[in-house]
Amino acid sequence: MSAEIIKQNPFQSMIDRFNIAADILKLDESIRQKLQRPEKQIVVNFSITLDNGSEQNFEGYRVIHNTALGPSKGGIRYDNAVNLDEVKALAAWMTWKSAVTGIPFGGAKGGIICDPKTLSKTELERITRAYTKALADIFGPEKDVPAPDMGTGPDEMGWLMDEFSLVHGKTIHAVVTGKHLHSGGSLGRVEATGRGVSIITLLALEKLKIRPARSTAAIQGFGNVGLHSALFLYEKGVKIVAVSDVSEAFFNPDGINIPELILYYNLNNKTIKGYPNSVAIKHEELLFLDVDVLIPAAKEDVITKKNANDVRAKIIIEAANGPVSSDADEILQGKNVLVVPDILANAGGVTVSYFEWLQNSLLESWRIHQINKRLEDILEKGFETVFRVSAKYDVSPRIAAYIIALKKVAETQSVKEVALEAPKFKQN
Ligand SMILES: NC(=O)C1=CN([C@@H]2O[C@H](COP(=O)(O)OP(=O)(O)OC[C@H]3O[C@@H](n4cnc5c(N)ncnc54)[C@H](O)[C@@H]3O)[C@@H](O)[C@H]2O)C=CC1
Ligand SMILES: O=C(O)CCC(=O)C(=O)O
Repeated sequence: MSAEIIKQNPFQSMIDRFNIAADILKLDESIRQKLQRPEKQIVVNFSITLDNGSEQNFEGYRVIHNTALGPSKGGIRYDNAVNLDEVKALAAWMTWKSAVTGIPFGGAKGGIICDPKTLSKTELERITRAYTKALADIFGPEKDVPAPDMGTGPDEMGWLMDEFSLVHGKTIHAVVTGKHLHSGGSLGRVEATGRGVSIITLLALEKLKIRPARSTAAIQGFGNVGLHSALFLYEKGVKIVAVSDVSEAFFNPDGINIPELILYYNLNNKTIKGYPNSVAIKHEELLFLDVDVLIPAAKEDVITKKNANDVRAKIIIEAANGPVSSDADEILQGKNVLVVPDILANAGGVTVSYFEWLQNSLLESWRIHQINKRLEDILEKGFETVFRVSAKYDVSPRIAAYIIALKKVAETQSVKEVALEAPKFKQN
């Protein structure tokens, strides 16, 4: 059974929320225009030799949305559906995400149109190295720092670091995060996004006075983010009754044994297809289950105005970027669903990426309990701030998160612009 996702334009979803927050903040038109548009959009074309000896051309993107708060930061996606509008939206969300959590980075995102599942490891390495070479003037520890996203992981980040270092003639670890430990990666980065999602989920459950051990959850997507979210929530006693990946969705009202499922997934070429102890359901059914928490952890626009009315969960934790489109916001609000927005819910990844970048820059190596404690502190503070602002302005947590982020970025951007416009020396 395949899972078809009807795509809206994710960039439009970003703009819709941006405008609501900008109206509340009474943001000046020129700063609005500046913050809506990316600072830079780069399209690269390159070819590599495939394992069968033929040449194939690939198109890749890097969009730098904003650098007011620091070097731009954001993952690289390998997927056949990657397109410039999607990368623009993802880059902007990175700006808002870092601003909400107080991470001193701007926002960027990259992508290559390809299907990583049909490419060999050596082909993926050649693609990553060619893309890095094409963007060697853009990336840099103080300029633009990539990381993993859908379809990429520590292998790709290691190749990127190595290629960038070759181009520049010295080892530069801090150019990218999400690397393997032996390439200068950080403890805790692989599982950081899922750990963050679990921290935020527990805070949301507490807000609704639901005990974790009495709660149920359904998780869409069983990749890096979905798998780790499932594992950490399972460990806290949450009953995970449904999971899906691109190949299959299934349901078990008694709760799925997540460690056993992970074992199955690892032995079955990283898919959950065919897992025995459950009942297969249609992909979309997972979104409409009567659970306490729904965690979309796959892609954008899975909940739109077409299906939002069918959602029965009390809480949606946006583990993916942009899983709820803007046209579904009002419907979910009307149904009293608590939606914790992506720019807070999945910020665990960029937070530990920031720790990795710091460790690389300071030539330090932090312990895991230090990393997890700092991550928890940052996310708890982010959560409290978002809910405080939500109450203050009587807006949804999403709009509150945008208000916090826009205010911070707009103020910094304005200060920088005033400095640029200031008369320099009077010429005699
Ligand atoms: N990797 C990271 O650190 C971060 C990722 N994210 C976001 O989380 C989401 C997932 O990313 P990753 O887990 O890294 O990607 P991944 O490539 O590791 O996993 C994606 C998962 O989604 C599944 N999937 C794809 N289409 C599906 C569909 N139609 N129905 C059900 N499952 C489907 C895939 O089979 C796979 O299990 C993306 O939106 C990404 O931007 C956000 C923050 C950080
Ligand atoms: O770890 C990072 O720097 C960014 C991760 C990412 O792409 C995201 O949060 O969407």
